[in-house]
Amino acid sequence: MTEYVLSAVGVKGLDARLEAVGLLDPAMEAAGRAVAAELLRRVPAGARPLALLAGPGANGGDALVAARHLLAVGQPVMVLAAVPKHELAQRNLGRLRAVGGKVEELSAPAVTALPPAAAWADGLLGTGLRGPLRGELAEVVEALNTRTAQAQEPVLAIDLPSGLEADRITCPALWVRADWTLALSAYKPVHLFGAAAAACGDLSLDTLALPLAWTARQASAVRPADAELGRVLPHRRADAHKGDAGRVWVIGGSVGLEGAPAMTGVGALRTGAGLVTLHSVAEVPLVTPELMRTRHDSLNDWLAHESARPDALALGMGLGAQAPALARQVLAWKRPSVLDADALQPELSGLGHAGVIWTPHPGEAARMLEVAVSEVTADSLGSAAALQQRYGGVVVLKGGPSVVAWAGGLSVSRGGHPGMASAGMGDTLAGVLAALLAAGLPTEQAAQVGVRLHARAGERAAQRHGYGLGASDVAAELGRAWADLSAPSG
Ligand SMILES: NC(=O)C1=CN([C@@H]2O[C@H](COP(=O)(O)OP(=O)(O)OC[C@H]3O[C@@H](n4cnc5c(N)ncnc54)[C@H](O)[C@@H]3O)[C@@H](O)[C@H]2O)[C@H](O)CC1
Repeated sequence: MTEYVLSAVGVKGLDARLEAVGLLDPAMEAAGRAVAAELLRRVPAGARPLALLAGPGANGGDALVAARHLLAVGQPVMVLAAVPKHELAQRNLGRLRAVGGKVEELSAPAVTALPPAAAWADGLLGTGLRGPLRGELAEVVEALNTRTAQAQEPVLAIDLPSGLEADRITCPALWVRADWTLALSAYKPVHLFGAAAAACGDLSLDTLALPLAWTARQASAVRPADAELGRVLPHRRADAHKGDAGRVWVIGGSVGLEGAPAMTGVGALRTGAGLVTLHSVAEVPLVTPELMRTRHDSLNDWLAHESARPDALALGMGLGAQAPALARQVLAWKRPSVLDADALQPELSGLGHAGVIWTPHPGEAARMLEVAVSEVTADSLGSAAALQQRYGGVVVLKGGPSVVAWAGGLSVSRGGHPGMASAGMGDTLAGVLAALLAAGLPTEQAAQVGVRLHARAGERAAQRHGYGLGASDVAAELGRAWADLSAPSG
């Protein structure tokens, strides 16, 4: 199923719409039921009770509903709750008491004094948190962290660990050290990016049975499912010949950086391109004999006189200082193009046409936007959108996860593996994207499915090779990744 990414403002908009039609109460009921089910799934049934902490807002309301659902199945609970400020938290405190649930006042000493717990649910603060934790809730979180670390009691964060902010990807001084997080209705940036994503621990999502179109309307980005992406992959006809499968040119390499275009070429071949030619001033190594190599004394002269055109091209990998000038020439051809590495320069701003994919990593994105790298990584969605507006075409902002930006929206890629942070990985991706463009995929689809294909190949390569992954290991898995996306298991 397609998943969505919501900002804190997006959650507010969604909640307002739910409230207007009387669906906020059922949404909190669904949230609490999902929290109860998640605790029962994660914690082996035993004699110890589960401890639930309820803050003053709707996040606390979720914890109170969860406690009621746990009691309903005979699971003992211990509940500490703040005085509710949210009307539905108030209502659910009453409902819990009405079914015999015992609730004590929330305080740091009460957290420390509670008998041993099988696990904790952190419903202190969710998307309503603003700024660093203040007052008594800060003391409660300190007490909880100390206690759960000493007693080795696991913690499930409801929606997000209290102390983290929904839209912030960095961790403040104090937040709930969660083992697991159950995101509600949709992911937030905190769940997906940076140190905050790691602080969420093992992540799951419950969409609360909300109308998907309502969530989609408030979303800042989509997170497409493999099945959805797999549907756009091209199919080769039984009588296809190599010319039908796409002619890709790779323009890159320079002395000392001869390998980069070769890796792009392999990425394109393994993604089904029929004919791949590497054009370089350097002696590109013969990594596989299926790749054609043409050495030029001057790429500039060659491009100026060349009348043939490929179905798609990738330019920039290891190309050096001449890359922007060469990029200008090929951009004027209006052919489907992937611009990577040395071609990612501010002087090309505004030159992207509908067939272009720009593929910066955060360092290159910072150069293109003329900002610090930390500004790019602090807001990958905003940075990808800004790049798209400034450069045109489609942008793939690479990272864990990668973000794809096009004129109509943003998407966040699933999966991948940390071992993919190694040299040559981006070169291979450029080849994957060029092959998909050469096969005729619309640019934004090629970008989204190509990024996921590459990430899936990385996951498979990690299973086979372990932690240290080379770009060639990933390229070798592209065919199997393709099969996975064409027939996903879930
Ligand atoms: N559509 C959905 O996803 C639904 C999610 N639900 C849950 O609702 C919360 C968000 O609830 P909200 O009431 O807006 O906010 P919080 O519970 O996070 O807390 C508000 C509360 O916090 C106080 N506060 C704010 N900043 C601080 C701070 N720095 N230090 C201390 N206290 C702070 C503020 O004063 C308020 O009192 C979402 O996360 C989900 O868990 C719904 O249940 C269903 C729909």
